[in-house]
Amino acid sequence: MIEAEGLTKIYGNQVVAIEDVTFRVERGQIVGFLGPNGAGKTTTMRILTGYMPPTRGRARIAGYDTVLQSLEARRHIGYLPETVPLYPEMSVRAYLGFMAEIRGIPNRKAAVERAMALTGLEDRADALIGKLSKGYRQRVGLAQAILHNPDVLILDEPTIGLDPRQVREVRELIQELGKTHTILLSTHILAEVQQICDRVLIIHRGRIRADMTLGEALRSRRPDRIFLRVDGADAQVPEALHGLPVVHRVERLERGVYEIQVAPEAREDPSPVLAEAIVRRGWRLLELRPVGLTLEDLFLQVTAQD
Ligand SMILES: Nc1ncnc2c1ncn2[C@@H]1O[C@H](COP(=O)(O)OP(=O)(O)OP(=O)(O)O)[C@@H](O)[C@H]1O
Repeated sequence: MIEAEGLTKIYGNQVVAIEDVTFRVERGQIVGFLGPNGAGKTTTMRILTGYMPPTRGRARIAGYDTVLQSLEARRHIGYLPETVPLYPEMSVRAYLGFMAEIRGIPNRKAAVERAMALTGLEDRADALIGKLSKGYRQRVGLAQAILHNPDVLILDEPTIGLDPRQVREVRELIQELGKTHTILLSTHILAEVQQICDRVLIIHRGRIRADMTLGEALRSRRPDRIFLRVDGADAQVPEALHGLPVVHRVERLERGVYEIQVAPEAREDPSPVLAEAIVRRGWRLLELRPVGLTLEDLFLQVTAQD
């Protein structure tokens, strides 16, 4: 479990990188940590991994304070930084063995074999890291993060720079690891959060602005847009719908396809009114569905506020 309580970090007496950051990641959850550049993600992750202390507040990993019980806390956390220092001239197995050695991990050989098995690296065990694809190198990064069998993982932009197939493989691997680990994952890719996370945390200008399950995030507001497909007099459709009180704006996306922006003051569900207006004119209604609130909408809304 990850607990952050009132974390504040002030660099050099003046740059307030994060302020009063409080959140929890429960055991077995995968949480997406989102924020624009410079929002404070790396600072928060560095405090959680015990790399530096907060100016105020405290963090606990599996119940251990990251400052007062840093050794215990570190034992429970695995970290995949944005760029993992890998040694291209070493084989995967030799590199992981070396990392296990410098971290003083007991039963080194077994720990290396276990980490390779969990990250699907067994068939590349003897390959030189410098000869691996980026996707496989990212697996090596994940393998070094889980060498000491931590229950918490902090992953910084784990799929950056990978091709679509590798992205899918690494995401599947993270999902698999998520079955047995608590994971905090920073990313700029909203689809990634939507695909693999249970919760989302959005940080903006050093403060947490949203902390909710994905379901809550996407259901948090009534959809204000409706997608329509109509077989009728194409040019007349926008005009006909625009006159309805529930409609604020009609955008024609292509022939017979429209997006309706619902009037903000509309209280009733606009769907029946729209359907009736179309059918009454003798047109055929082929599709009518609310355009769901996307994570991108939420992100833009939250990070637009000061
Ligand atoms: N060592 C430092 N000294 C002074 N200011 C710093 C230091 N590290 C970060 N900052 C500032 O703190 C703020 C938060 O930075 P941080 O790197 O935590 O953001 P981030 O969300 O990780 O951004 P990115 O997505 O670009 O990596 C920024 O304004 C940054 O300029």
